Amino acid sequence: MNKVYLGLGTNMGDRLNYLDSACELIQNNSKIKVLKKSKIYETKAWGYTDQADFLNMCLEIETSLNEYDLLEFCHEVEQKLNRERIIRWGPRTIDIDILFFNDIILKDENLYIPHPRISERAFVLIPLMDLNKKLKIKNKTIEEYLNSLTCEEREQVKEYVGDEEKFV
Ligand SMILES: Nc1ncnc2c1ncn2[C@@H]1O[C@H](COP(=O)(O)OP(=O)(O)OP(=O)(O)O)[C@@H](O)[C@H]1O
Ligand SMILES: Nc1nc2c(c(=O)[nH]1)N=C(CO)CN2
Repeated sequence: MNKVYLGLGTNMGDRLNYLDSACELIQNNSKIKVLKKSKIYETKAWGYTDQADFLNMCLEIETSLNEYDLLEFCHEVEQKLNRERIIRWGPRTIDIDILFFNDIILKDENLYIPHPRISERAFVLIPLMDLNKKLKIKNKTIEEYLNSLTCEEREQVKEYVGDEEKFV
């Protein structure tokens, strides 16, 4: 069995419903077992900033799928949830990234593992910390990467508690 961490993000329509639907589709795959879910965070858009706030979360899963079949399955879920690829880093109903896959390092044209932008993204590092603080990229823990981000970057990620917001 492969131990995998997935990152989920959404900033269009009924965001909570898109996260729930994505989790349900992932859980319903007989080759995947969801071991843990992070909390949900409301996050300021990163990269392309002129767009609505996101909801982000991460999942720890176990799967018999290999990394390429898992990527294909993630794309199927995105398609089912009406994901369109228009602007790079632009608005989306759902985005599913493979963050870690066991401890493999893969630099393929279509698949980069660990996901190449984890260390810069508080919206990924903070939910990953809910799941496993010991995860490492190039000998540095995700906690160390998070500590090297600015306060401003970390403050752009708040625990989502419905209509109210709570600082993490
Ligand atoms: N670890 C990975 N997880 C998911 N997709 C990946 C990964 N590595 C490479 N890709 C490739 O990236 C392509 C573009 O993905 P996508 O449109 O979701 O990018 P994005 O979410 O806009 O940007 P980012 O990759 O910075 O999160 C996918 O078709 C996939 O082949
Ligand atoms: N806050 C936040 N910003 C983003 C996100 C995301 O999921 N959350 N996804 C992006 C493309 O992968 C680009 N920017």
